[in-house]
Amino acid sequence: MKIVDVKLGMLKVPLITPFKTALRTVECVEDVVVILETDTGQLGYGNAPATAAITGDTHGSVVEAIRTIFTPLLLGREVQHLNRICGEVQAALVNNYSAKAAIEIALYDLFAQLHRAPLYRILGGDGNGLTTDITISVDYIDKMVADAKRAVERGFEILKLKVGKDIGLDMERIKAVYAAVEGQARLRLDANQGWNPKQAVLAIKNLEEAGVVLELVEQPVSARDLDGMRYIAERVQTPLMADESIFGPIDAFEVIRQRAAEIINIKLMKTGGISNAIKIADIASVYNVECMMGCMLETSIGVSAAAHVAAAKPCAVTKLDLDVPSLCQYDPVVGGVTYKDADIILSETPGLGIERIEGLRPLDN
Ligand SMILES: C[C@H](N)C(=O)N[C@@H](CCC(=O)O)C(=O)O
Ligand SMILES: [Mg+2]
Repeated sequence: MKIVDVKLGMLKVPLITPFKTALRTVECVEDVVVILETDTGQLGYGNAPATAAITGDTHGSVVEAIRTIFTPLLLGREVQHLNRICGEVQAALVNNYSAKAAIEIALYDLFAQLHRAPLYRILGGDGNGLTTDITISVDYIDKMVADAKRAVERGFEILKLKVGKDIGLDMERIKAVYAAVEGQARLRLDANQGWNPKQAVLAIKNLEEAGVVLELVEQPVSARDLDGMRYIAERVQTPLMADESIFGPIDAFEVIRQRAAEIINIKLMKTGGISNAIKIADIASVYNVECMMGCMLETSIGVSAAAHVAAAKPCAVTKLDLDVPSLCQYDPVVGGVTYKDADIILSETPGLGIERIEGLRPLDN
């Protein structure tokens, strides 16, 4: 099975309610979509969102990297040489993790199709019991409480509250949502780097003393401030999770070595795709560290890929934040993962199981 064409398109999906974090506000999901075509007529799908505030990647940088660097590297290559090609993709340029992720997702999709099995089985997974949380955007207290209650009504038992805008107000937000859903849902916090270390210690201790039970606090301080992360981790009971602090395997190793967090959030758009995501999960397993499989605000192409990888690493990946399809008004990706409330059901069709994409706007090559 040889790659004979690389096609690009844009896919935009409106959200049910704006997605608001300490870093950005967005009204819709918009991805660059890559389609790898083979001489056997098979298609491999990959995607890349523009999460410039986190990865530095824009739609323009993704398209340019794929057109000028990856397309010449891929044309004529045999899909069975997956690991060699992924190694070359990672080495071909620095950074540009979302573009690399798009290419790797499409390559793994094709590789699993070549072997006529769903991706998670090719990676050694069993696909049992995938359950995601859902994100509650940072907002007015009443709106967050209403969104949290609606999420519980929809069947979600884990809520990830976005905070990090104003720590005083954040405390009120967290306490109000906790009171509204206590006994019905567990809470995770994600400050998206919005606090400083001393503030974070005071805030988390205050919540602990007030009896607000939190499953974890994600990326309370600046991505580069591993000293700050460790300062917090040493002073609070609630587990910390590193998100923006960890892109690749070396970052994961460093966070573990410095004891800067107890949990790692793996996202394909930070790792540059599936090969490094697997390495991080394996490093975490070696050190007995738990991982979450997360995602950016991206279409269900990447979310499907992340779900397949999570299913393949059940001992390392114990938590999922793969909620974007539940945040969107509809899913234009036919096939791939399906959702039943918080439960994720993987497709048994070979590869990612994507049949077609509706509303894809082709980009001229
Ligand atoms: C979408 C997911 N629940 C999430 O919150 N992901 C990121 C932010 C993604 C983005 O800004 O696109 C996170 O910080 O965990
Ligand atoms: Mg996060």
